Amino acid sequence: MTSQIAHGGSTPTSEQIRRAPKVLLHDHLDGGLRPGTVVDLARASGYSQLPDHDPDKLGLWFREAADSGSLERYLETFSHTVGVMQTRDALVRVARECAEDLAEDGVVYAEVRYAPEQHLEGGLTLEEVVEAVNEGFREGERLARAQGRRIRVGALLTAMRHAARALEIAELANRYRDMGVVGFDIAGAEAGHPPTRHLDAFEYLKRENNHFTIHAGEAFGLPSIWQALQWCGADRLGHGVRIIDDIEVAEDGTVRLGRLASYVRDKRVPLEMCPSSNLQTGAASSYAEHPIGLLRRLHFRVTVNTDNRLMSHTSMSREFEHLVETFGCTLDDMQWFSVNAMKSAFIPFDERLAMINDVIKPGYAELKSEWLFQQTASTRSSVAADG
Ligand SMILES: O=c1[nH]cnc2c1ncn2[C@@H]1O[C@H](CO)[C@@H](O)[C@H]1O
Ligand SMILES: [Zn+2]
Repeated sequence: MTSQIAHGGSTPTSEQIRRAPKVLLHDHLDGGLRPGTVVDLARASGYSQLPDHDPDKLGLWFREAADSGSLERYLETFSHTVGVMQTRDALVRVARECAEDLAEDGVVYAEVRYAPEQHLEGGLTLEEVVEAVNEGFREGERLARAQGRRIRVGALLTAMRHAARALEIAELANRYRDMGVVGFDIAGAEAGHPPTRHLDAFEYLKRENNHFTIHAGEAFGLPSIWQALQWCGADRLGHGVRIIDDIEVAEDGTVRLGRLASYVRDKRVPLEMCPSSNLQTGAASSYAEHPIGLLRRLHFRVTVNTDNRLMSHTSMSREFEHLVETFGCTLDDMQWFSVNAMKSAFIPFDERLAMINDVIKPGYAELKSEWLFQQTASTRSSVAADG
């Protein structure tokens, strides 16, 4: 009877999920455009390759085309978003709207990534790309604040794993450190493009005491995770979902972790899990079977992420709604995921701690306390009715 009254251990409502302070570590700028913005930007820039010019139909097209069962085909859809993100104005707008949309969804801290090398076709330099995106994020933060929402957005600079610019992009990330950029990433098709090809970039970042994450264990198995951690020294794993291949669950429920899975759990390596995206690329076959349920139970450092809000038709709130429906996730669980993510962010420790203590915990405490007053109100009205 009290299941709809959300205290820490019971089911949050959709509205509470949206209001809960959420932390997002893995979101691609070029995977989160509003469909209407893609249409506007295509028109303004003369981009003629769009499969549809109606925003609703285009949104559906992205979702269906990405729902392909393969990472390679999923990634093909990015040619259209990247195609319309080639000018300063386009980048500022996309970044501004990204910050606004995340704030509207209750995200209080986000690290949003993109590959500067993919935005040079209109003549911008790498530096101009980074500055345009930073400007958009700052504008979006300001607009959100004017509407009573607080969000902080940091950028991660991605290098494409099939290309050969990783060191250059790592240097760029280092140059813009403390100026809007909080770390580095590599992305793109995984099979045939091992992260060890970019060792020079990772070694450079380590020497600079900088932070990086690597897309690993999404479309490719354990060797990719092992290389990302033990050869490249990644601070976090983008996806990392195939770590499940190193975990054995016996019929009687006994769990055995292999050496790599033990290492990941023991070292508290953050896993940037993106369940909806994994269903589309074939990395998992259903939400219920997604390893996030087991990994959470085994206390891996799991975080919940969107990956590509446009292609996967998702948001942080939608991901949590799935987790609530599928695994019975509670407000306490949401807080656990959010604190995990905040602990794993690339901003300085004191700032992470302040976000946890001054924003995240009070936000959940407020949501969890609501049921007390609802109960008082309903008890009062039932007393009045009885009396
Ligand atoms: O799930 C993913 N796995 C690997 N690469 C991805 C994924 N999502 C997006 N990108 C790639 O990252 C680039 C920069 O943002 C995108 O253009 C896309 O090619
Ligand atoms: Zn990704």
